[in-house]
Amino acid sequence: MIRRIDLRGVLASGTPVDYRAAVPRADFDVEAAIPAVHDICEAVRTRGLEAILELNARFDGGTADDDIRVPAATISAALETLDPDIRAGLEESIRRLRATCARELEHDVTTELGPGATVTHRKIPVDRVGLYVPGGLAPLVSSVLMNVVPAQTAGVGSIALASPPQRDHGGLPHPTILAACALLGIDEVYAVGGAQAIAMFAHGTGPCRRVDLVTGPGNIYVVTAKRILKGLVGIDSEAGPTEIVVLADDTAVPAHVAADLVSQAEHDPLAAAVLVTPSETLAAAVAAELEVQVPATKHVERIRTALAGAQSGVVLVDDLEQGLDVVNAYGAEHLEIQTADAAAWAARVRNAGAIFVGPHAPVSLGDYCAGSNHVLPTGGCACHSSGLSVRAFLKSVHVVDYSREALAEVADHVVTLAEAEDLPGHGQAVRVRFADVAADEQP
Ligand SMILES: NC(=O)c1ccc[n+]([C@@H]2O[C@H](COP(=O)([O-])OP(=O)(O)OC[C@H]3O[C@@H](n4cnc5c(N)ncnc54)[C@H](O)[C@@H]3O)[C@@H](O)[C@H]2O)c1
Ligand SMILES: N[C@H](CO)Cc1c[nH]c[nH+]1
Repeated sequence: MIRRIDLRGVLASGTPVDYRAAVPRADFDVEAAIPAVHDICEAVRTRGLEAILELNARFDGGTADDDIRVPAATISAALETLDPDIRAGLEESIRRLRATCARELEHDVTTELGPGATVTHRKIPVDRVGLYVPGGLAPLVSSVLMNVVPAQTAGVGSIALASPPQRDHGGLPHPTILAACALLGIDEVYAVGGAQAIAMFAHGTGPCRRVDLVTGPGNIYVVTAKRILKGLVGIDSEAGPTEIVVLADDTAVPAHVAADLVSQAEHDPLAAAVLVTPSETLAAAVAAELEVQVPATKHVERIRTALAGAQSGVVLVDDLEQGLDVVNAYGAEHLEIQTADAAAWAARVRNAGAIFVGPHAPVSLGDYCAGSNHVLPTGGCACHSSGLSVRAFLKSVHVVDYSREALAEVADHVVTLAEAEDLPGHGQAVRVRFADVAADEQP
């Protein structure tokens, strides 16, 4: 069901090893999806609402109703009929997210560089955001919270949200998603999914005004649209098909490791589930556990496809040091450390979307209720991008405030550096401010 990649002994040869290539990603990657998604984005740009309605009908449960904005009354009605246990779970998740977000909110920083010379790093919330909530294979109500809570904490003034229309729900997003919107006071919701939702946000289409920033997870089409439209609109990260990597040794419980791999393979046939271990015993036990656990799952075909894909595998390494090099090269969305002294190994991880430390921190805790965010970079983007947080919804701007005396203090350096760059006009813009000063006293 899951292939083995044996990296033991490769270091002994002395040839440098490309660990990122040794553990490949899914066959259907963002590059391959670009032509199809480009056509979708162009259709939305040129034909607007008409194209969205066609795409909604082709890919999702969209109806001919051209009102893609969900009525406010429908959103509040969804909360009234929400199962109380689900509501309690959402409320606890919101409480934990708000607690971390409040602490992570960054404030303005002013540095005094001399008398009368200050630079302030000012944080300004993005004016308007478009949040994407997946709803193709599963209605990810938790992604409503993961998007909305940090945006609200940052102070974003205008929040729109989109999720695919569901055939079973009259062409509306899933009712639990609408209920979560109501719980958080979000009343601008669009029944639009996939790449067309991202294009709608970026261009401003039909009833939806263009946004400044799009955030949220999604499948390969959503991620590809974010890559294509980045620049026209801001994006958080490429948060695509889910990945889990478990770095484990003999102290790990095979049934737990297997369950965690299954939990993320369940998302998408393109999901990646990888175990990295120096233990032949654990590798065999986890493979055996998968044979037992997978047939008993609800989404057995999806899980089998994900586990059998080129993106999944059990990677055998010489020791945990080599394992650490492998996981740092891979830069997984989720990294679990199930080893002795897990916190010490976790402290040495440089590239991961989120790190789950020890036996009691499965990824699914973070998916729902840890207080961390589950919108995380995939495809190796964790090497340069971060998971969603309050910071993603804030822009920062340097505010430069110098008095005449403070400018005089540094003027000679500005003039010298401007001349070194053969840009004397830059220097003159400083000199001119001191034209009234006697020539021998000029800065
Ligand atoms: N990285 C993260 O932070 C994170 C978090 C949660 C979920 N995810 C991922 O989000 C994804 C959710 O995927 P999903 O499919 O369930 O929901 P989704 O809402 O992301 O995608 C559904 C949309 O895909 C589009 N689509 C489907 N087939 C298409 C095709 N052939 N051509 C063009 N467009 C097509 C449709 O427009 C549909 O609305 C999963 O891959 C999951 O792993 C990632
Ligand atoms: N595991 C997903 C992040 O890739 C988030 C999620 C939502 N619901 C369940 N899981």
